[in-house]
Formats: sequence, C-alpha cells, structure tokens
Amino acid sequence: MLSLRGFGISFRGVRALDGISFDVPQGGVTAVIGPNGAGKTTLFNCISGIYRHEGEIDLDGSSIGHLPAHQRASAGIARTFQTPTLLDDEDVFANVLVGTQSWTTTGLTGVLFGTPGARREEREARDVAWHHLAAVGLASLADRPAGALAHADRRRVEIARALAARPRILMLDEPAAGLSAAESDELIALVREQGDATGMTSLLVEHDVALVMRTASWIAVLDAGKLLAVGEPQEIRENPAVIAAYLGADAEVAA
Ligand SMILES: Nc1ncnc2c1ncn2[C@@H]1O[C@H](COP(=O)(O)OP(=O)(O)OP(=O)(O)O)[C@@H](O)[C@H]1O
Repeated sequence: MLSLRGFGISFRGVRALDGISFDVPQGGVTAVIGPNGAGKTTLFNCISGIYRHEGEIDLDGSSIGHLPAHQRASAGIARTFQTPTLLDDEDVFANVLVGTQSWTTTGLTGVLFGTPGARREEREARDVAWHHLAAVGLASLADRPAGALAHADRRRVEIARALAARPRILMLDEPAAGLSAAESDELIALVREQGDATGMTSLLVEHDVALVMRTASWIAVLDAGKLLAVGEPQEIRENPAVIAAYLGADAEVAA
C-alpha cells in the first residue's frame, strides 16, 4: 500500500500541493481527478521523486521519501507521462527493454565478461520485454524505430515499458488522451489484468470521468492543491463539494 502524509510543494510561492494525506489501497485502480491545475501531475512528480516535496511517503510500510527518482523506481514505482517519452531513434523492443533496468542487477563487469549470471539475467529481461510487448499487441513492430509509431502505439510502448519494470505501483498520467474509447478501454483492461495477476496497484490521472467511474475502485479528488475528497466512486459521484468543484454536469453522464 502507498501512503501519503502531509504532501506539499510550492513553485515560486505558489502552493501547488498543500497537506495532501491519503492511502492508496493495494491492488486495483485508484484515480486522481480534479480540475485543470489542481495538482494531479505535480502529485505524480512528487510520488515518483522527480520533485522534492514536503511530507512522508511509505510504500508497503517502508519510507521512500528520502529516495531520489531512480531509487523509487527500483523500489517499485513506474510511471507514464501525459506525452509518451520514448527513445525515438531506438527500436520498439529496446524501448521496452529499458523498463527492465529497474530490477536487473548485473554490473558492468558482468556484462563485459559475459558471466553466467549476467547472461541469465539478460535472457530474463529480454523475455519479460517480449512478454509485455506481445501483451500490448506490438510484437510485430518490435524492430521499428519508436519515432515512426502512431500516437496510440506510442502509448502502448510506454505502458509495456512501465510493466516491464515489474512495478508495485504503476502511475498512468492521462493514458486515454488521444485514444478512442475502445483503445483506452483496451489499455485499461490490460493494466487491470496485470494488477490481478501480480497485485500491482495502478494510480491513474484521467480527465475522462466516465472512464474513471467505470475503471477506478478508489478515487482521490484534488482541487487547487488540496485534497477535496477520497473514497469509492459512488461516494465521490454523490459528494456535493466534488460536484460543485469538478464533476458538474458530467456526474449525470457518468452515473
Ligand atoms: N514546474 C513548475 N513550475 C511552476 N509551477 C508549476 C510547475 N509544475 C506545476 N506548476 C503549477 O502547479 C499547479 C498544479 O499544476 P499541475 O500540472 O500539477 O495540475 P494538473 O491537475 O495536473 O492540471 P492538468 O489537469 O491541466 O494537467 C499549477 O498552478 C501549475 O501552474
């Protein structure tokens, strides 16, 4: 379980997050929603360690607040970005293989001298990358340069790369942006399957309220850097403060 206590951050005097405390239950999908500028992406940047922040963060009972981003990744936190960040000149397979670096342990010596342990780990990393590439339906594009892919396929590669990291927490920042309803449902189904199989928890920032309501088991609502509400979809849908600040007419659409 991921636990946040007293999360805060300011940018040149602007309080982007202020006193955010909530628990993300283990497994399933927890969504973070709220109006533009509420602090959702900033929260993701703090959790993944990209931004230094105030407050405590525990993963399965261990404090990770002092760890920089790459060590939080090794501790099991993987993420995708609003705009997929791929190595455009590298092929699709290499992009997914990058994800495995969060758990491979072979040092330079092992790689250079081709020790049995290094070779075994490299084989395992390649198998894991292939598995996730196939799961997102892109095995046939493995040797294409990532820069040549269409937007929906770039998202799939990014998610395969994040899954190849074998995360305990997978953070998805607006995964449905630029996808059709069918494509985004497909992606979310994939993520849920992975969660069911491994106990992975997904944390989702998403503006598509209907998608959130049919996907999330737990929802945190931010507004102007503060936590407005946290709870099950039904509670959130009926919360007057959430309706006033964010859901508005969408609440009826999603109900
Ligand atoms: N690097 C930064 N420097 C200065 N201000 C920032 C920075 N990152 C975020 N902010 C500010 O923090 C606030 C929260 O922004 P954030 O992008 O986290 O909101 P959001 O909820 O993700 O919005 P959106 O839904 O539009 O993506 C905004 O006022 C934004 O301008």
